[in-house]
Amino acid sequence: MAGRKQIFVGRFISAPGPNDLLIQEGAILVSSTDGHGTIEKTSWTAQNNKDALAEFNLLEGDVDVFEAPQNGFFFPGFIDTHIHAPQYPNAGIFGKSTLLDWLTTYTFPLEASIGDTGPTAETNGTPTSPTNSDQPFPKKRKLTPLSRAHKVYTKVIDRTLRNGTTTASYFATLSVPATDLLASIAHTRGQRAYIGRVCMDHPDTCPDFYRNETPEQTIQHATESIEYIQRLDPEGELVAPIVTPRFAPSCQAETLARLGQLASTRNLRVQTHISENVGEVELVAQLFPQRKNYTDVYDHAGLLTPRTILAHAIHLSDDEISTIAQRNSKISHCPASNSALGSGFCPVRKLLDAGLDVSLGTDVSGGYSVSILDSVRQTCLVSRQLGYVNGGEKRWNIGVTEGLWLATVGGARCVGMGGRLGGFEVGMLWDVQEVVLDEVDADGDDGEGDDGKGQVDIFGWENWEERVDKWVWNGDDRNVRRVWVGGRLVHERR
Ligand SMILES: Nc1nc2[nH]cnc2c(=O)[nH]1
Ligand SMILES: [Zn+2]
Repeated sequence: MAGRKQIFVGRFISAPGPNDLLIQEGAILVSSTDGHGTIEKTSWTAQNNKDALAEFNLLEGDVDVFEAPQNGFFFPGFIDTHIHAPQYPNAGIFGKSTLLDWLTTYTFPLEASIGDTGPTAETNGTPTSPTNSDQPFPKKRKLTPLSRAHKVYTKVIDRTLRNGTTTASYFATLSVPATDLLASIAHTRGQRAYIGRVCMDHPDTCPDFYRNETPEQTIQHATESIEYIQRLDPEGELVAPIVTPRFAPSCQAETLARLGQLASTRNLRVQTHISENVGEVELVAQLFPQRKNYTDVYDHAGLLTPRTILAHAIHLSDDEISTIAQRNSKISHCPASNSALGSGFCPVRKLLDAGLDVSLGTDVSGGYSVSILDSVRQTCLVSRQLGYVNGGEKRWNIGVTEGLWLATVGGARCVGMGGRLGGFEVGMLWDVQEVVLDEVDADGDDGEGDDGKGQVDIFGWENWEERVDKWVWNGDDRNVRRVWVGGRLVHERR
């Protein structure tokens, strides 16, 4: 609530370092005097509401008090550094495809149906997948492309929030009005969001029904959307635009260069894909023969900056990793998508050892799940497969704490919010989820005979490190009781 102070009392768990799971008990005072809901004070001695009021020198009527239950804790909100909002209806629909055929078969038709681009703007009937190609998007009443965007974007924001995602970096579609709508919905719902109007105009690689005609048109549409989003949130604290060339193969060289200039002159974030699939890497070599490698295509266009998020980064050479490290560009690791589309294993340990900032993305709908908690567990699993294929070396392993660190502190660094998101230090924004784990009672039932509480069963003898492990491996949105962004309550589980 803007202006009114809030006190949070209970257990606070965070992962400030890759091997550091910090478990604190006490109280936190959040002030919204700057309109942003930041942590003003912490007390690690307060044991209840009364102590907290006394510690912070406040009277009961002056503040709102939120208490986490004994079997719960506050945890920094998750940061999804790579998600495609318009692809959400296809989550789980990918058959046996791999990246390039998945794009043409499943993804471009769906994206073109969301917004005013492509033939569906008039006909309003693009199928979502080949299995239902004779049957338009199931619907009770005819939806216009923009009302379809409204339906999909409202749902994806609701789903991500209820899964504890307080910040998301979204790819939208080519459609400017639909992209603007995504920004407006995020702003209204109160999710921190970077919104990218997707740029693609290469006539040899993009379908006619879903591309811009010229670099001029691409830049004009990108600029219109950037300006709309900046009018919506002039400070760019909650919602901000992000320059989004889809990936090198979908853009003409001139377009990439002009998008690099646009990002530089307006000091904007950039997001794109890199080196996700072996066929894609070969395609880039064919399309850009004058460039050394995939990374060099972006570097030459001025798109590798400290504000750039590169998704996937699976098949990079050592030389490319070193260029990305020099440019201080960031990585979004999307393990669920990489496994679903058979793209490969991202060598996260190698990227971290090279000094890169790494974060997690769901990459919906290459990834089948909107949950970053799911990305944490997939990160752990994929790291073990990498250890196996590298002779059983344990150094590849990412554990639960490191996964949670990537999902919070890593995400914050990758979206340029390092030190402001991802923890419970004074000055940080209150972007937080309250997690509750159900305790099994003496009869082996859950507390109140309610089976809607998720599938993490706490027997009472586990320590808090073990409870966090159990949450990561079996938790879901049923364990997320409340979510705040910038001190504003944006989700409450009923
Ligand atoms: N995973 C994924 N990779 C891409 N490369 C280009 N576009 C996409 C996309 O939409 N998803
Ligand atoms: Zn993607």
